[in-house]
Amino acid sequence: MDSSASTILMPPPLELKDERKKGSVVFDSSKMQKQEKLPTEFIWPDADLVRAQQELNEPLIDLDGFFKGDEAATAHAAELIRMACLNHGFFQVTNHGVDLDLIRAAQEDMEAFFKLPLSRKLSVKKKPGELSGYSGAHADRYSSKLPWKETLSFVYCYDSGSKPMVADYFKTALGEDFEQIGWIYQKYCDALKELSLGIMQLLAISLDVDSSYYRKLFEDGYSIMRCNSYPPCKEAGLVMGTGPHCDPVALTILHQDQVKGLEVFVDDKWQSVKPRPGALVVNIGDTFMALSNGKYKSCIHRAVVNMDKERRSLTFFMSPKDDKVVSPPQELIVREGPRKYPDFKWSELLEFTQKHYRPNNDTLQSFVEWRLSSQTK
Ligand SMILES: C=C1C[C@]23C[C@H]1CC[C@H]2[C@]1(C)CCC[C@@](C)(C(=O)O)[C@H]1[C@@H]3C(=O)O
Ligand SMILES: O=C(O)CCC(=O)C(=O)O
Ligand SMILES: [Fe+2]
Repeated sequence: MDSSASTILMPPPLELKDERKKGSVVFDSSKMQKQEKLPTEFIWPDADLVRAQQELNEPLIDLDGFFKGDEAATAHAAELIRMACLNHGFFQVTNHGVDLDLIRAAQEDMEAFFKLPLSRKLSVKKKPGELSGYSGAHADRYSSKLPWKETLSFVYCYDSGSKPMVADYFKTALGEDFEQIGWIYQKYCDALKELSLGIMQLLAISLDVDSSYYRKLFEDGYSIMRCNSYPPCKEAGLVMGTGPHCDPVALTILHQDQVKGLEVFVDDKWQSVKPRPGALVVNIGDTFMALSNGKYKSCIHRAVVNMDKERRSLTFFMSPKDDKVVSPPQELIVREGPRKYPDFKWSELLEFTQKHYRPNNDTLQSFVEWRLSSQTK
């Protein structure tokens, strides 16, 4: 895996060396598919374009017994999670407590937004430094290797109590005609909060540490919720929906439609994650890798696009509150040896990914080195 090709330490805000300028491309999904010539900004290096040849053998974990307090079922679920996280950090869950009709509505309701005219989508364009809003191929952030996707992101705070911040975002940003859809995503985030906190308990049990340690760390955390739309592309073999990366967050809970596209880099080859109706895909990210003192792996993954079919996914990116110190439980350090990563705040890593560094497969290590070099200046 040629990581150098995808490691871009964002230059300080000097004149860009690259003749292409950020923001010179407008990703109009309704027109892009009909375009004769693929803009070069969307073409990825050959090293990133190797196709997947097999399916990932991640566990499908039934959470019914865990949620009912069954000790044997909980231990079994934790063991499956442990095996997956020692290897690639991906697993799928069923009987996850998220209503299947709600998942279906959240998946289908993306259509109402992504089919809007570009001008309407740009009316909620994500501003630099903000987490909420619309992005077309991140064309205002990057000048090459642009992802072939549109995204709508919004924030969900775990301790927002009765304040329906997601419903409020949709109504305020998109107006009355999106009020009902806003409530679907509000309820979806409410449900995924409970699931994500339950998974934090299972992760603690799987690491044989205090079962409440991680749950407590995230009880006042937040999620970046993101709707992803990957239009079909005639040159699907030259573009990337989402390029190779590890998620910088602690945990990602993803729902994908039945169009394959999510792939994980395991045993030196790309392996596709099988879409399973009603199941949710879970993967740990860089922040949890640090919280496990490097015992569990945050794994490189990507999303490829399809020549004929549009692909949509919902990604719920779980993070601790900005000022929370990311530090593994002491009992893990005592048992498993020296610290692999220094303490850091999630806000520091987030800012690194938003202002200085394009997330890839080496984000956490690059962040640690960058922070060290900034401290020694
Ligand atoms: C903290 C985050 C940054 C990204 C969204 C969340 C978790 C995943 C990150 C991302 C998807 C990794 C691939 C690159 C990225 C730029 C993207 O394709 O969207 C990343 C997100 C982002 O920086 O907006
Ligand atoms: O859309 C997908 O299947 C994966 C997207 C992803 O990995 C991400 O947004 O971090
Ligand atoms: Fe990801």
